[in-house]
Amino acid sequence: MHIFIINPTAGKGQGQKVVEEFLTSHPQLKKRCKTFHTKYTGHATSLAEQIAAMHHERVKQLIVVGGDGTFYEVLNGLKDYPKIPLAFVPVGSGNDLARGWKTSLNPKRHLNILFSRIKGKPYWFGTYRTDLLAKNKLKLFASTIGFGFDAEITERVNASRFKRLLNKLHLTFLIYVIGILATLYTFQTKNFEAKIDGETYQFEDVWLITLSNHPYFGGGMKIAPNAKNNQQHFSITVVHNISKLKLLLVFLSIFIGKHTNFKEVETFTGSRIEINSEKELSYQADGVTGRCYRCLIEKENHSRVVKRK
Ligand SMILES: Nc1ncnc2c1ncn2[C@@H]1O[C@H](COP(=O)(O)OP(=O)(O)OP(=O)(O)O)[C@@H](O)[C@H]1O
Repeated sequence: MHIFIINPTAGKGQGQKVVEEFLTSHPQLKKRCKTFHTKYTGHATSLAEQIAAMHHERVKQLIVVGGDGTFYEVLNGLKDYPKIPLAFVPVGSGNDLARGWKTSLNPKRHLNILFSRIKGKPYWFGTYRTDLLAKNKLKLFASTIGFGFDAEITERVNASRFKRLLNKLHLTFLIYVIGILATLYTFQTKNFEAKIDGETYQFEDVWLITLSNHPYFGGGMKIAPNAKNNQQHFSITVVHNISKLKLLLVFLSIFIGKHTNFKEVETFTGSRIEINSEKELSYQADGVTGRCYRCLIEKENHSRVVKRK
């Protein structure tokens, strides 16, 4: 059985139509496919949990039709079901995961590929637990987890009343530009400690620290240009001790992956990273935001099968 979980509100709201048209033009597949639609934030997690509990042995692929946030929700519903093959049809506004997986950003074309020639490949997801408290459950992420500036931009963009309107007008980039400029004005840097594979670093005046499973974040910015998904490590980017004006230059150069030439940008690799801060930090995991003082980030201890090139 092929399962679709569709977020009808992601991006320009085209997910449902894309799947309906695909199944209408492939009537032979209809009997083997089941579609589910999300109705509210967090619904994709409970849907995925229920589907996996009832049908995990029969699921050939679980296809997420939405944005990175929907994929994150589904992934977290499948925590206990690592054997279910995952696929992603990008209809969101950022679509960084699709870029990282080298998936076609054309949803119709990608659907055809998913049902014909594409095979499953192993992918190593990340895990994180905030404040290291038992009540804060371990969560999974597919693309990046970031602390600081990027997380505050994401909070602002997600809260914006104009996000859907600008998506529909093909002006998604504008909401990010507004988000960057507004956050640049209000942001306060923080000091924190990062333990990377047992080695302790003290970072001062930090704008952001981002851990990546693939190069992209923020809707196509190459934050970790050399990142390759593997079992051994995340690619880590730290931006600190930099003036606001220069930070703007760094941000522009992220689009072409040249920011790592700035001396204020440090890069590391590591598989077990602990972040500690005296002040509360904003974080974003695949665009889903939260606040914490501490966070432990590790690779999941097994790979999962994802259908990508
Ligand atoms: N029926 C619904 N109504 C309102 N919100 C929903 C509904 N279903 C899901 N959501 C929420 O929509 C939010 C946005 O989804 P998602 O992140 O997939 O799309 P996006 O923001 O357009 O894309 P991207 O993350 O790639 O930029 C998620 O937080 C999700 O929980």
